[in-house]
Amino acid sequence: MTIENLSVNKSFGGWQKQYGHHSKTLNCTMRFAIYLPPQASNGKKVPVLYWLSGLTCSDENFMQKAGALRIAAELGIAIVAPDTSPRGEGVADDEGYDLGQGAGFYVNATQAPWNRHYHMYDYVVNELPELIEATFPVSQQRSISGHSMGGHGALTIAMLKPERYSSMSAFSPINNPMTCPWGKKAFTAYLGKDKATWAKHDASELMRQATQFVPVKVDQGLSDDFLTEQLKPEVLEAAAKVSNYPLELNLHEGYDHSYYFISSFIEEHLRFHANHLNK
Ligand SMILES: N[C@@H](CCC(=O)N[C@@H](CS)C(=O)NCC(=O)O)C(=O)O
Repeated sequence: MTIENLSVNKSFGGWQKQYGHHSKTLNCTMRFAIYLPPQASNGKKVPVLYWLSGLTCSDENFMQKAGALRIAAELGIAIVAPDTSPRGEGVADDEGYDLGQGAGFYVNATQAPWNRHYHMYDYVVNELPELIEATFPVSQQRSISGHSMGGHGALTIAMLKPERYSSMSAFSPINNPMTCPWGKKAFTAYLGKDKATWAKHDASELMRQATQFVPVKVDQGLSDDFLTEQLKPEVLEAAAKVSNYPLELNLHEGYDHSYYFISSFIEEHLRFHANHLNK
């Protein structure tokens, strides 16, 4: 397992780094970012929050714009931000910003041409944590969070693998991809036409049927341009009522879909995850 260090920046007493590595799962070279808090320099293993970004993002958006590192340094949490899809010249792509590179949707594609590289579910659940835990001073305590497409990824991954995550959270997640334009386009391309397969990657479907609960917090801005057509938090809320899932859903007047919203509430999410990671 060789990985290449691409950048290093000291921040709040810890280290923000980018690495490149060959991913067996995705069959291409991938980049990820990791923030190691000061506590990780003292020979202590720190817990990890995985952050999954939204459409058009790379490993950089969250680290540069969310304002998370000061709080991660205080709480002693590492943050890992993978890219949002496989990348490279030989990797299938689409002209739209919502399919192909930058839009992996955290599923394992079964349909050509996407099935050669687009296995972001396996990458995030298996290969990346194995690499992180073998390389850095981190424990096997994991939480997961994300934004928009990455919010969908965080909620679905934690509900599919509840034993692997202490807590999950999301900003402006795509709550019901089976019924919204972004989700229908991506799921048709990556997973084919079978709606039963789609349902296995739909946060609302998973929440409705859940019997095992992961602590969860979701925040949504009410001036988000994507709210009604793409995000549908009311569907997740209704699903939680069916299974009695203890969903904390916070709706915020005036906030939009951007990192200005995320940076306003990221501290609450990090403290929420820290409480569950340190149990
Ligand atoms: N309409 C936008 C959709 C993309 C978008 O809003 N992306 C969000 C995630 S869904 C984001 O985080 N963008 C990058 C950023 O703000 O740094 C576009 O055409 O690019």
